[in-house]
Amino acid sequence: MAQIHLDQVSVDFVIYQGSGRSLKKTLLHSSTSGIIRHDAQHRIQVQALDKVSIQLEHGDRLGLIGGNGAGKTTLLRTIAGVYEPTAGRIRVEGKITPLFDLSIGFDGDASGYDNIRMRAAYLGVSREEIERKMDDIAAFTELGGHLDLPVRTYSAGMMLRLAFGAATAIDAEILLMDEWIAVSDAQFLEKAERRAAEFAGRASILVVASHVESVLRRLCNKVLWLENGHVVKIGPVDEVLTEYRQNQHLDAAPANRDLEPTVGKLTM
Ligand SMILES: Nc1ncnc2c1ncn2[C@@H]1O[C@H](COP(=O)(O)OP(=O)(O)OP(=O)(O)O)[C@@H](O)[C@H]1O
Repeated sequence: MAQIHLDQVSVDFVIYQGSGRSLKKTLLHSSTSGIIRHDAQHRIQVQALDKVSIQLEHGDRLGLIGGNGAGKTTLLRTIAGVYEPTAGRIRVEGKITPLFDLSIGFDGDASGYDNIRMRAAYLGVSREEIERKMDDIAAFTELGGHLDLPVRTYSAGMMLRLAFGAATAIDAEILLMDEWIAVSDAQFLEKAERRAAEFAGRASILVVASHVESVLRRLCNKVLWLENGHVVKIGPVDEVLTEYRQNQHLDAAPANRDLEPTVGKLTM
């Protein structure tokens, strides 16, 4: 059974830039982002997560909310193993599919088809299984003949279609999704949103960061509110969102935001 246990997890970033003083000034003006202090060597240190404890089991669908710089992405990346906790303990059981930083690991010289195969192999999917799913992935991406071309020739939107189609074709045990961003046309966004919801529904555990209330209500059964890297509240969706709204943090989620899918942040 998939499980995620975080016990008093903190993550600090040390800033090595020479222009530390002005950077510190900039950061200090932010109301919600991580706590800034100096370490023993007088370097600037940002505490992105501050003693975060979470226990997630099969069936948990956790939404992450909090202002800009509150620590949502850092928490997702820590669960994914991208960042090591500076303090505390983390235990994750189950295969993780991160639906963010989607294009990391793509080989620019390989074709779209070959990149799908490589992504599948990385996620432990057999060659036969991915070949069976290839038509479905190709149809979803709508990239046609471009799938035979090196991905370095793709636009950002094309890369997103490829990455998203490949990632969601393979069932996830633990699915991690970051902010919903619009980098493609409306028709694709609608399709991607449906696919993301189906994909999330099949996962054992979902953790999704979003500023959009309708997304959190549709996908989650509990919400964790972070500010300055620490947990303000965790609990049922309605309860936490109502309190969060009273603090006027949440997007009003107008009708047209309902179509914004989690499609990851492209980092090519
Ligand atoms: N690689 C890094 N180096 C230094 N500081 C970082 C790094 N990544 C994040 N931080 C800092 O950690 C804090 C939390 O950032 P994080 O990206 O996790 O916030 P977030 O809640 O995802 O924000 P947003 O909603 O704006 O995406 C911020 O103060 C940010 O400046």
